[in-house]
Amino acid sequence: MGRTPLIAGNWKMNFNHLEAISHVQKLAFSLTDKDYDAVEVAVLPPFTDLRSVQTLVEGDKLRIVYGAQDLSVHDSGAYTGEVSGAMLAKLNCTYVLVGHSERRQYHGEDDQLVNAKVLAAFRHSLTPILCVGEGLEVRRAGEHIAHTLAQLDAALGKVTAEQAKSLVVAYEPVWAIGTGEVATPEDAQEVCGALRTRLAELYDGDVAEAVRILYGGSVKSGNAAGIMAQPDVDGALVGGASLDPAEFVKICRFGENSN
Ligand SMILES: O=C(CO)COP(=O)(O)O
Repeated sequence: MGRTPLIAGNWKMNFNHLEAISHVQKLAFSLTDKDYDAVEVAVLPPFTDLRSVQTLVEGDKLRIVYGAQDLSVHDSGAYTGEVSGAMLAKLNCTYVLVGHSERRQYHGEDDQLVNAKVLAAFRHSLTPILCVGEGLEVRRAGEHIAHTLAQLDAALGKVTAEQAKSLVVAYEPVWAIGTGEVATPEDAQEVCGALRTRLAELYDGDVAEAVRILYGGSVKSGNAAGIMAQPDVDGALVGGASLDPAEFVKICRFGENSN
C-alpha cells in the first residue's frame, strides 16, 4: 500500500488573510513531527489568504502544505475575476480543489469544465483534488456508484497515466456536506473502492494503487477514525471542522483513536 493519508482542510469562504495567519500558527503550535510523519496536513484557504499562508509556511519552515479551492481553465488573458494555475504554482501551492460540489452547484461547473480544470492543474504541476459525489436524489435512486464513476471518467479525459498517479480524488456525497449527516464507513468504502477499481480500468493497477481517495462530508474528530480505517479511504476533506484548530488537529490524529 504505502499511501500517505492526506487530511485537507477546505476553509471555503472563511478567514481573511490575518485570520488565516493566526489559524495556521495555531495548527503549527499543536502539530508535531510525529503528526506530519503519519499524515500529510493541507489547508485550502481562499485566494486572498494564499500569499500570507505561503510566507508563514516558508518563513517558519512548517510542514503544512496548502492549496487553492479553484483555478481557471485558462493560463492567462482577459478572464476577469479568474485566477490561473500559473499564479497558484508561483505561490508554491501543492494542491487545488477541482469540481467541488459547491462549484458545480452554484457556478454551473459541468463535467467538461471540471476536466479542463484538471488538465489546467496538471499543466502547472499542481495536484488536483478532484471532487466527485452524488446528491440525495441520486443516492435514494441507488445510482450513486454509476453517477460518481461517470464524474470520474469525464474529469479524467486526456489525463495521462503518469499524471493520474499523482491525482487525489475526494468522494463527497452532497447530502453529507455541511448537514451533519455522515456517510457510514461502509458507504464511504463502497464508493471509494468502486473509484479505485475504475482507476485500474481506466489506467492500470499501479495508478489505482497510487491515487489517494479521500472522503468528505461532515468529518469530525469523533467519526474520522472509523471512516479512515476503510481500506480504500486515504484521508479526509474537511469543511466546517477544519475551521476549529483543535478539532482539525484531532482529526489529523485519527490514527491514535482507532483501536
Ligand atoms: O465540502 C466539504 C469539504 O470540501 C465538507 O464540508 P463539511 O465537512 O462542512 O461537511
